[in-house]
Amino acid sequence: MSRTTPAETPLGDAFHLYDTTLRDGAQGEGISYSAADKLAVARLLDELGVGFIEGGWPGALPKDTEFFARAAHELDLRHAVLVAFGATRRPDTKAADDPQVRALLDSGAPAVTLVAKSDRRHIERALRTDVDEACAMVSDTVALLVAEGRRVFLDAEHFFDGYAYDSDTSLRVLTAAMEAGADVAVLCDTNGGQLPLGLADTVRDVIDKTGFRVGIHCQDDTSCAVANSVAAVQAGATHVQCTANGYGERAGNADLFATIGNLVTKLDMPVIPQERMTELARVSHALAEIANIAPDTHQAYVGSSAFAHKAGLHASAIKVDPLLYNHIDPSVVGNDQRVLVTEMAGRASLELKGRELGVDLAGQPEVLTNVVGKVKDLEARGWSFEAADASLELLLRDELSQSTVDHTPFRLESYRVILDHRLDGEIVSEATVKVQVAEERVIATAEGNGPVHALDAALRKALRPHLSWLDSVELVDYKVRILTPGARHPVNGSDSQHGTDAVTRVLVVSADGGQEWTTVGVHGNIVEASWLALCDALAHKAMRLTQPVG
Ligand SMILES: CC(=O)SCCNC(=O)CCNC(=O)[C@H](O)C(C)(C)COP(=O)(O)OP(=O)(O)OC[C@H]1O[C@@H](n2cnc3c(N)ncnc32)[C@H](O)[C@@H]1OP(=O)(O)O
Ligand SMILES: CC(=O)C(=O)O
Repeated sequence: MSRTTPAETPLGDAFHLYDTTLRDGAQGEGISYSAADKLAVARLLDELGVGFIEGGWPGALPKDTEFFARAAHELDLRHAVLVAFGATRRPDTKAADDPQVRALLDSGAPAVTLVAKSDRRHIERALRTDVDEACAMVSDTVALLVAEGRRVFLDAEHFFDGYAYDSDTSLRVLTAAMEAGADVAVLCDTNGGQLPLGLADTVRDVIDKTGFRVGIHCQDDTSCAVANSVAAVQAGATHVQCTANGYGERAGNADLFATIGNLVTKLDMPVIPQERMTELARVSHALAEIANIAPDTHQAYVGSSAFAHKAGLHASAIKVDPLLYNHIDPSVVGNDQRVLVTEMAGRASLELKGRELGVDLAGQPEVLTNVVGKVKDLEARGWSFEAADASLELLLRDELSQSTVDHTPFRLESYRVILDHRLDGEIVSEATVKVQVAEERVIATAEGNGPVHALDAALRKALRPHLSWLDSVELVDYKVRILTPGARHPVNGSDSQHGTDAVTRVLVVSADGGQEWTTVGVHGNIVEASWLALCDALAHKAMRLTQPVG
């Protein structure tokens, strides 16, 4: 049996950072880990320095049984202790005879978390037994596991609701566990209905009355799971259960990354090794990838928008000192500050964006004023530069005249797109472009599975003999947004009130192996909007060849 205390974590056994991504996180809608996924998640959490990793419920879920069997050979945990989760024996049975209790022992996990009802209403109505038997179920099971050398934690389900209804019963359940040898009485806000101040009062009350080591497990139904967990720690809890990115049943659980961020940077509690803090953002994204859930860009501490500043007033202060508008230095948690240039930008925003792009705009007040004005005007007409840094950079460099005479490596004479709906039902698009490139007039025609595809193919055909780099540029994403009626029409300035009049915004993401860049095009016609975004994409590549990032 391996060790039961975390190794190489700064607070040792005095404070437990306990992760339940693989059990409660897996209860989140849309998440289904394979045993191999679970091993990968456990490795990442261990590298981060988490103290305990709850791997699942062996005996209840075959994948979890397989995970523990494979973990014995394939997991070499450096920091963490592996924990098996399960219920106590059923009413009126013997713990030693309960197959699910046996499965917990057979899992080989050195620690076990037992879930037990601690609300009298649940004991009587869901378990259909009385409080004496509920306590016996807890104490028998804990005693058996402890006798078999396991470290035991008790997850007291519905503790806060139960304590408010009948505190004696809830305390009797905790006492049954702790007197039988459990290590931590984990108070669970199972329905997630608590708010921080009331929850902290209860935690304090339980510690005062019992002297037990207390832990906390919070669901996020009031959107307070992290706040509740932190409040519990401030009230004396020394074991906190979380899940990666807050995955979990219903609205989820306390997010591990925000909880670590708060404990380390606000309460000065080194719950993971100091040097692992800069891994928070990376590990959060890697765990999202394994869960097959898009990362939440607005997630505190680790989201890509967590330190993204859009408002001009923010940028003007950040220019003086980034900490004036950031609650911490983003690099502490492995994140980055970003400045977004949009209609809300001021000159300071653009100056900071210039720094990101390697352009020093400090002595260029006129350029700043002009480009900010253009961005505001274009955004009022449906453009959006927030995600289209490449188009913004072209606008900026045009104003600076730092580029070649024209970024666009060709000049358009005309293009034409035909959509052919044939009798057999097949739809084929054909595009012809006429361009001037390298002093030559070129006409090219190509087919595609849609008008934009055909146009892109025809343009590439025309340019390929003249632009050696062209084939390295791929279109990796194409997003279309029909702007809601009411947006001003970009061409005639009128309000577009009808679907067919709507303004179309196209974002194109291009890549050339080493880099990705996003460009934008806006027009009443979707093909023209796409054309504008495609032209910017090639112009940006051509510009980069002469103006590498500073
Ligand atoms: C608060 C939480 O999130 S705890 C984690 C919950 N996680 C899960 O439920 C996921 C895994 N669960 C499962 O695979 C299944 O529910 C199993 C294998 C555990 C049980 O399946 P079944 O035997 O078919 O029972 P079912 O799910 O219908 O009902 C649960 C039973 O456990 C009993 N039970 C509930 N909580 C406890 C507890 N803390 N201790 C002991 N028994 C309990 C219920 O009273 C019910 O008993 P009954 O069958 O006599 O009515
Ligand atoms: C144990 C648990 O997951 C809960 O009470 O919510």
